[in-house]
Amino acid sequence: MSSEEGLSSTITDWLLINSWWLLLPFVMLIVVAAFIVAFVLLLYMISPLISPKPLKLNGAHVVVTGGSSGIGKSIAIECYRQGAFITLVARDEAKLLQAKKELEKFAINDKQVVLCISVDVSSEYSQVESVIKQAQEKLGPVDMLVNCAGISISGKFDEMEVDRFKKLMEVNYLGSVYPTRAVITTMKERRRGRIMFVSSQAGQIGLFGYTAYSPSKFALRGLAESLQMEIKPYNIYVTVAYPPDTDTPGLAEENKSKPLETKLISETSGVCQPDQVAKIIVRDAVQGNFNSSVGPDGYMLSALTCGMSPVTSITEGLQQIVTMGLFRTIALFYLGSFDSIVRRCMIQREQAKAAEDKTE
Ligand SMILES: NC(=O)C1=CN([C@@H]2O[C@H](COP(=O)(O)OP(=O)(O)OC[C@H]3O[C@@H](n4cnc5c(N)ncnc54)[C@H](OP(=O)(O)O)[C@@H]3O)[C@@H](O)[C@H]2O)C=CC1
Ligand SMILES: CCCCCCCCCCCCCCCC(=O)[C@@H](N)CO
Repeated sequence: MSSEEGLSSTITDWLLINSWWLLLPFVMLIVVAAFIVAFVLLLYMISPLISPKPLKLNGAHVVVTGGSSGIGKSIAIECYRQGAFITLVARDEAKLLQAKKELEKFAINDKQVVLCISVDVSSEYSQVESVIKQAQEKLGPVDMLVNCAGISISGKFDEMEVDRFKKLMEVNYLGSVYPTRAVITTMKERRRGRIMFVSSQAGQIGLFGYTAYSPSKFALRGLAESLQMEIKPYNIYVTVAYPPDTDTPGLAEENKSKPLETKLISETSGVCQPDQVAKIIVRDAVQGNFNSSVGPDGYMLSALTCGMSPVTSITEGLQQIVTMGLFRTIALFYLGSFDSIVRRCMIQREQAKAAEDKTE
């Protein structure tokens, strides 16, 4: 070993033994910085998970479009039972009055009022605006708006009348935009409110027969997500509900012309009762949950399709993180079974047609 080498190794040894003291402030700085960054990141992650304060329905003014029948009527009844003042909005006046009578049986005090207003929510914005004005003059500012007016038409893409695509977007999508637009300014001023959109499981998954219906329900999700980001600082919360097939006059009407494939695929999720669906939807809207789903299939679909939608509770966020991969695996089996339903129906139809041609 030369004397030079000996010197340099002595310096290294000395550094190794003694100079970590010099590094200590830097190490501490890095540790503190890491803690601060982790804390800020945690705050960012937690902040969208903080649940809003529940809305008190007792004495609140709830406007329900499509409130004269089916799910809308059940939602109105559920709110009325909890002490709300209700405005029912739909086109047919006789049906509205009938629904009002049904609601009034559930009054919990003698101050409660049910107001009926007839309007087509999809035709003219100015009409919808004046209806909401009328309702606010009589029952005060709207605390909760339930956009439930909607129609369903199913059929194969190439067999559907072309104007049906426009009709469904008008009623299901614009028919939710207009009432929302009409209530939002007052809600922002009051820094209080709930907006609900009634989409459908067919607004989370596109299915055979729903080429016109599904897009009108998917559209509501895009509207809801964008709107929620705008109005959250005003303490207004948006809920999107995704019910499965529900036993209503609307479903009975739809079933008259529903393709067999659509029926078989929809049966996967079963048929719910409107009261049961309404209870869940109202609970979620009151709590300010962005997502509202019904049944185990509904739960899986919502976790699976959560995308970049807002989260309103820590448990919901954690469940999504943990279940996503598992549910996707299950979903692949569902998709396989839907494909096989479609193939089977096609073969059966072709066989029936061939038999028919033979007999002719
Ligand atoms: N039933 C089901 O299986 C499911 C339904 N949904 C959705 O739930 C909502 C309600 O469905 P459901 O209860 O079955 O339907 P119903 O047909 O039983 O009721 C629909 C309601 O909407 C009103 N309405 C329809 N069109 C208009 C319009 N242009 N302007 C104002 N009001 C209108 C109807 O009154 P009027 O005709 O007098 O105007 C009625 O009050 C719909 O949006 C539907 O897509 C979602 C998932 C499943
Ligand atoms: C892990 C993944 C689970 C996947 C489950 C998939 C289940 C699909 C069933 C879709 C049913 C669609 C009902 C539409 C109801 C409707 O809107 C009309 N009836 C309106 O009248």
